[in-house]
Amino acid sequence: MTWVPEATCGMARAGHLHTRHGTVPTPTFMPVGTVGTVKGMTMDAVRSTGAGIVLGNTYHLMLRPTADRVQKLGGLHRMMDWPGPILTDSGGFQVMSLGALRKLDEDGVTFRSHIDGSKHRLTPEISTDIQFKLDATITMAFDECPALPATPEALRKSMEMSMRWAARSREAFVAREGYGQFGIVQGGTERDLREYSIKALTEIGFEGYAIGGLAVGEGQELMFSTLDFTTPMLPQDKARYLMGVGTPDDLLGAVMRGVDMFDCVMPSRAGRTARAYTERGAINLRNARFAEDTRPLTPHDDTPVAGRYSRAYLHHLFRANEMLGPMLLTWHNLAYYQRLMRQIRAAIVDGTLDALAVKLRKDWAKGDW
Ligand SMILES: Nc1nc2cc3nc(NCCc4ccc(C(=O)O)cc4)[nH]c3cc2c(=O)[nH]1
Repeated sequence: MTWVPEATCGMARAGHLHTRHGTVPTPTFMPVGTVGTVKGMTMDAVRSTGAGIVLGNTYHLMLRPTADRVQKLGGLHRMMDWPGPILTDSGGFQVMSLGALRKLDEDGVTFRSHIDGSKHRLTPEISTDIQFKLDATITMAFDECPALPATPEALRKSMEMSMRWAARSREAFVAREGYGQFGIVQGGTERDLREYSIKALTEIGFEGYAIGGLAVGEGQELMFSTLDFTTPMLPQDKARYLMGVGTPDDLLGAVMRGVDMFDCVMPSRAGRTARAYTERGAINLRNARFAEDTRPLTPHDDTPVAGRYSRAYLHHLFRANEMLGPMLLTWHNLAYYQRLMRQIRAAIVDGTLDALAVKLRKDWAKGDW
């Protein structure tokens, strides 16, 4: 797959990802479809929000239904009825954050399933092969994402191992027209380590580059300051993907620092916990003040949700623990994230991103209507 630039505005870029499963405008936000489903959404609903590419997880899918079964079912695209591009994370991060009792060695990681305690192994080769069986459009290199805070020495050791794993992941990757593999830059918040990592990855050569090791509790300021010196060192002609990010304000700030792709569970996780994202910040629909609030979630919403259902109805659904509550609010939140990315992209193309940033931040700070 290739990324083709279209316009720039400061450090921000607008372009297109051209893949075997279709073309996606960037900057782009990828809804998280961890186990082959964007929780609570049909893929028609996901498509209706304007999403172009979704994320799947090697860790979860290898445990259930297993990569062999997904392959037997025709691959992720057919199994989940999503003809568009799918990016799959490589499993390392999920093992660190989910897998119980893991043992890390130079060759890979052994862990027990958080589902049934069964023992499993992931190595650069096994992860890359699983992603092949899933028929991932974009395959992620197998890496280690160290928890922060960590000493520079610990970050160096972890990053250097991840670079050795990146070379093995590239070796195991089956190149096909319209498919791609992304290397993952590590090095915590250390400039010299990030520089070393980028040099190692660009010498191996990938179709795109992810910035890993962030959104692990370092906070927005440290994340942005790390991006400030990291994105300028990345190849200009390849897509940049910031993993696990983030809030609407994170997305805006990271796009303005040269990031093209994002994924985060926030909008869907929030949708399941009654938290609605709007142009005026986030609101919690369980709050009693919404019990008789007949207004839509947001006057700007063009989804089937805000145009049809009142805040009072959504409040009722969450209080009654009805399935439709999380379904409608996930739909709304994902549509809000997609609308935000379309607004940001349009502003990059017409050179008005700075003005849009001022307006967005002012409105977010205003609070609910
Ligand atoms: N392979 C790989 N994958 C990653 C995924 C990540 N995801 C994050 N952050 C997710 C943060 C996150 C976690 C949970 C919630 C919520 O529950 O709402 C929101 C955000 N940082 C990440 C870093 C890496 C990385 O270096 N390598």
